[in-house]
Amino acid sequence: MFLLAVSITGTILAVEPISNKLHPYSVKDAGDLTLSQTLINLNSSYDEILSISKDRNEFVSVSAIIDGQTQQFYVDPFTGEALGPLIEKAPIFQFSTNFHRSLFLKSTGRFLIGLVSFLLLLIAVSGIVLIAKRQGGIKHFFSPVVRENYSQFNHVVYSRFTLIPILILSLSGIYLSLLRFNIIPEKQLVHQIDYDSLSEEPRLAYEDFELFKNTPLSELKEIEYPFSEFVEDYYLIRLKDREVLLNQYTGEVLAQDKNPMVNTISSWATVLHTGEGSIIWSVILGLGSLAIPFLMVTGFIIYFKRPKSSVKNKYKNSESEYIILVGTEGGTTLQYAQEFHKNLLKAGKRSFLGQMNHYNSFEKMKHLVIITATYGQGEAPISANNFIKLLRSHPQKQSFSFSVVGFGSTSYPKFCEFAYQAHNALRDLETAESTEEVFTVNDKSFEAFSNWAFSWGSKQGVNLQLDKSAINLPKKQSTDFVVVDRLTKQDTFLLTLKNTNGIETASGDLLSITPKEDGRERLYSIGDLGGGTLAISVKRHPNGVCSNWLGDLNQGEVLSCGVVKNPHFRLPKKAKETVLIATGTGIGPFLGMIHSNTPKNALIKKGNQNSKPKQKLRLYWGGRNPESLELYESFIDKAIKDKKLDRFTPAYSRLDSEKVYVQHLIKKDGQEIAQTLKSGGCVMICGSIAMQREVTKELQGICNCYLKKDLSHFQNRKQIKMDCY
Ligand SMILES: Cc1cc2nc3c(=O)[nH]c(=O)nc-3n(C[C@H](O)[C@H](O)[C@H](O)COP(=O)(O)O)c2cc1C
Repeated sequence: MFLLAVSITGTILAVEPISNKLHPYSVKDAGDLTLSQTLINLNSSYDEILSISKDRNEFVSVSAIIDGQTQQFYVDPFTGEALGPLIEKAPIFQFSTNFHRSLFLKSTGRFLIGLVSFLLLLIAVSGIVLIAKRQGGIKHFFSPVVRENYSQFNHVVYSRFTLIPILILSLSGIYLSLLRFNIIPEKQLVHQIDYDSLSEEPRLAYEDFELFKNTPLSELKEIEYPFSEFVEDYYLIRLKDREVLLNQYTGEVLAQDKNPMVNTISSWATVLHTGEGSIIWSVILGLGSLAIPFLMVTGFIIYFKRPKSSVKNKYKNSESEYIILVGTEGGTTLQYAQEFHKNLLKAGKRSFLGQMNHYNSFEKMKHLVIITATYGQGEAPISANNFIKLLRSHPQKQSFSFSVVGFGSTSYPKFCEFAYQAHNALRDLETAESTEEVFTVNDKSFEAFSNWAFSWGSKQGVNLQLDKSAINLPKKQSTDFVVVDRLTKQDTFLLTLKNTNGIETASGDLLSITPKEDGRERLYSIGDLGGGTLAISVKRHPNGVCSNWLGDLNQGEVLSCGVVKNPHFRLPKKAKETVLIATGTGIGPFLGMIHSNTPKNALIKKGNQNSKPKQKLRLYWGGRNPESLELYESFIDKAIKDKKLDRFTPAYSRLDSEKVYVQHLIKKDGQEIAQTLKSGGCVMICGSIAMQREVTKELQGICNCYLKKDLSHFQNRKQIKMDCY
């Protein structure tokens, strides 16, 4: 509440220095005038000047007695012309200043404000650390943020730019609070003058005083004129770095002292905190203050939407046969693990669920199941960052088998990397025996995980049917689609659907289909063919519930499904060229992307100004043999004829004795692909995860060899996009 109040008043107060600075009292090049010239100009315009001041806006003002009255006003130091009265604080700024400093609670309020500044400092520092961690290191602090949802995305994006000003605001705020409570005491300069040796001789005109002659106006803060004509009264000159006292008749330096360090720091703290004198800094501070309420709201949303993470165990870890350890940061992986654990218990197994960081000696453990997400650039999530060390320091007495499930997203360069690390570390243990390869789950796919749980359970002799409703997954837009066409070749078919409710789709989005028969969701990549028509490419599996159901649909039948937005896998709008790499049905979204790659001239003819301009598209596609291509052949031929696709290169794995895979083609065309990346073009990959791994290996080699950069450099710039399964 206090932070909110302080940030709102802070935003209002950021306007004050801007509005002050916009007054027309600044005089060009005035800083270059010497003090002598300034005094001559002003003394000739006013009879009795008491002082001359220059503020942080570089406005010069004079305090003078005019017609028997003391008046203060801004002047032009070249001509002495009065420019206007001193700026008065507007009531809104006065109110905000008082509230901002003490909440109208006097000392208690001042203390609370100091405390809030300190808490804000902790929030800012921990925020910077968390972002650096989330982005995979301080080096990647400003790399693009992957969009998970509105609050998470915007919280990270806005805080990256505003945390530095917030940090400065909080530090300077703490400093100013300490000053107000005199914990840091500001020092007053006390000058010693030898009054006995004061003399009026040799007299010198003030404009010939060395200090006045050699000091530019830019260095001045204030000159106080001598109070009377007695020689004991002197000029007091406050400069940016020191104070000087001058004999008013001879110009002799009576005393001088440097400003104490603490006063200089205080002056800097005030400027940094208020923005006084700088429009740019005031705008930055204003945006920093304005960001605080926004970050508070999005922070709370993230916090409250966070899946619950408490774990209740029926059996102790020392008496459990099955140990399930979870590596999670956002909590979703834990929900999947909880559902898995619940089903094992239901099946009568002694199962224990805990965090990977709680790895220990488990006396009765026969089987260890690791279910872990990956964060940063392929690093461990918070609840698993000590796991690998713990593995070595807590050897198990008995031998055990283990399985590792990785949760991750193929939109990250190092897909499920930490799961592989955990798997390898376990494999190195003498007592541990791997029962299967790492199983990966892309984008929290319930379907993938429940399939794994089912087959894992079968091997253990238990029937595990996970319940999707137990997991809190983001809602999907649902709509009806009519089957327009179904083209089948061998075991693969292309299903064309027409959207009935005008729901928006884009090539690369996912169609979520849940057959009634088993209630499990499947996701298919959409190729958007325009006009509400889309295509999905599906392979029939001999016993596949969904693929066979879809493969038997007839023209005109209605299919109810959801659309999952997948914005990270869209054809880039600005790239001049893109390389598309797919295997098998992974070609689905590319069919839509190629379709939308309308040549520029055709657009102008149609008068359609909004469509994307043409870009150079090259497609690499891997299949078993030329027959596998038949399904897409006419589409590809037409796309090449219409100049929507520049080149098509197939790789057949079962044609000759020599097996050719897409990664071989990528390696062969390495130089050309490097050129595409160098010129800002993009590479998109869709298909199996095994293919993704091989292709990214080749791309890594290409980036190292031709571009002398790491693949992650291009991934961070969204020049490599992947959607594999
Ligand atoms: C900042 C951030 C970094 C991520 N880095 C990776 C990564 O390098 N590799 C990967 O496969 N998934 C990565 N992911 C995806 C997560 O592993 C995935 O969303 C997982 O399901 C999150 O599980 P949790 O909610 O249990 O933490 C990242 C997610 C975020 C938010």
